[in-house]
Amino acid sequence: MKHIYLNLKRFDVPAELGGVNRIADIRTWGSYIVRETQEKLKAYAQKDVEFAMFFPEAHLFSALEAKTEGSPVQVGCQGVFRTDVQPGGNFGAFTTGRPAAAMKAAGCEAVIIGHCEERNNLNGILAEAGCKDTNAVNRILNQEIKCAVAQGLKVLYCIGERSEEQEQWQDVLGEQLEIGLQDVDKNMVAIAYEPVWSIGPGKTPADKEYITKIARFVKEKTEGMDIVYGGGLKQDNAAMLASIPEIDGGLIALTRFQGEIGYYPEEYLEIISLYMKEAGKQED
Ligand SMILES: O=C[C@H](O)COP(=O)(O)O
Repeated sequence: MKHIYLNLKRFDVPAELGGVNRIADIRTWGSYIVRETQEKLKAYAQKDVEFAMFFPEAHLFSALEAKTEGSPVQVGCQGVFRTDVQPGGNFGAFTTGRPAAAMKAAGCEAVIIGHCEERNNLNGILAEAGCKDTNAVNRILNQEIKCAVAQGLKVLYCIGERSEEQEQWQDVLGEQLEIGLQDVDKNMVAIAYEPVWSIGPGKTPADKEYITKIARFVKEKTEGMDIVYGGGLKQDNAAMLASIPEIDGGLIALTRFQGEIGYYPEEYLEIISLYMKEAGKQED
């Protein structure tokens, strides 16, 4: 089965404030994203592919309310706190935190954990505190994954090496996998590989050979866990990614990289169509 994830980052911010949202009023943006995609996504058999969308917290309820009967859209959130509300334990004293229990109660089915933007944030906080332990972030993410899984949320766990880590990619990815997934039920988790060095304008995208090498490494290290490309999946690379047997899907974020950059539902659907068409050919 293929997995197509959508990370909506903070694509809700209007263009006049510096964001990329030109498609809907911020108050109805979550429902717009779901309404504009769910009927077309029904064209794909649910046994062949699943679709999860990770929304900023403010948009979860409107996204969930927009789901219709039989909608293939799984609504997810963008991270959970590293500790949780517990019966007889902490009752919810987590100001600014996003406990997994709250996300479960809201109706979320999935969560993205360890995205490079989350890793950057955690690294920044640890650097302010003078922490030089490179695995501290992996340990925090492991706590978050455990909280999510304990609440029954499916996890997309992101890993990836930065440019200064490229020569040690095996050590870096190996530790991210080993520590991040320690004592975790792997049936609830898929891996997203983000080559951080190749993401962003002016960067050289990772090629098929490189992505295949990493996917094989991840499968070997994790006894065959599903891995998607998180670098991300876009029109330019959809057919190439679908032609790699070890890659089980992709993580889409921006759909347009030039002009009025941003996320546009019709372009998201086009990326999926390109990917699934090629994936279908591979199976024939
Ligand atoms: O979440 C996905 C990755 O950060 C890639 O994002 P992007 O395709 O918008 O550059």
